[in-house]
Amino acid sequence: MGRVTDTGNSPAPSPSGAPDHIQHPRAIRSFVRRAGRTTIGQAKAFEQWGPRFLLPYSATPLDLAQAFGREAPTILEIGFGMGEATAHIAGLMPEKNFLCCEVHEPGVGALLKRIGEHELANIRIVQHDAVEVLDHMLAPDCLAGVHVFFPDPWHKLRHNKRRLIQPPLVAKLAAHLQRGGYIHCATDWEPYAQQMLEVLSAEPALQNTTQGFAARPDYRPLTKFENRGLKLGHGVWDVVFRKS
Ligand SMILES: C[S@@+](CC[C@H](N)C(=O)[O-])C[C@H]1O[C@@H](n2cnc3c(N)ncnc32)[C@H](O)[C@@H]1O
Repeated sequence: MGRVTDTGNSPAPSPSGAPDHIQHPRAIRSFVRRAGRTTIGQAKAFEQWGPRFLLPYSATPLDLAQAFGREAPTILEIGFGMGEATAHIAGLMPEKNFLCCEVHEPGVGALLKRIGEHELANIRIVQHDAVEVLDHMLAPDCLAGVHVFFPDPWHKLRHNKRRLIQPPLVAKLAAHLQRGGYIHCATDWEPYAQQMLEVLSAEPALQNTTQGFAARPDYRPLTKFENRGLKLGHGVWDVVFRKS
């Protein structure tokens, strides 16, 4: 195993004798906090819509019915970026709740702005690491679906370990899904698409809804970014697995 810290300081040993940094290595994160300017429009959206649609991260279980003001099937979205697909899908499916996690502040502002513009009542945003949200805020069997669209591909081999779709996270997602619930991932990076297929196929609680890759489900819009890639001849791969 590689070094966990670079500080050169030796942490005090824990009662078991092992240094704490060995027992509790810093979790590998799937994101880096990108710099990015929040626009005036996004800042206004934070002010206007934040109090109603942002849920604070807290290491305590979230009451979904209370958070959304109703009981409805809940879809978790991990890493919504600027929220283009999120707002589109939430508009198509007013009968579902969308719990959406993103760490990038301008993205959160952009989705709040879309919520205001399209009067979307069925989205709640947690501006925090989705892995911690899963671990601490969500109960087992509480989700009807999970969307992970174009997660950071972490192209370089030495960064592959930062990818979201890996066995431990997929096991966690499966445990949070209700029976009949689904995981839908999409990527434009073929090696990651193969990894998604392999990792999801290896999770015993999940079954592929089709042979191999899925056709893009109608609800997932072609975003500007994806359209541009397709025009350049790049591929896009969807995978949809279900918990039986
Ligand atoms: C490449 S972008 C794709 C955004 C969007 N889904 C789309 O299709 O355009 C990936 C996003 O995932 C976010 N992200 C990565 N890991 C995350 C995590 N653990 N929790 C929440 N957001 C995360 C990043 O901040 C980034 O905005």
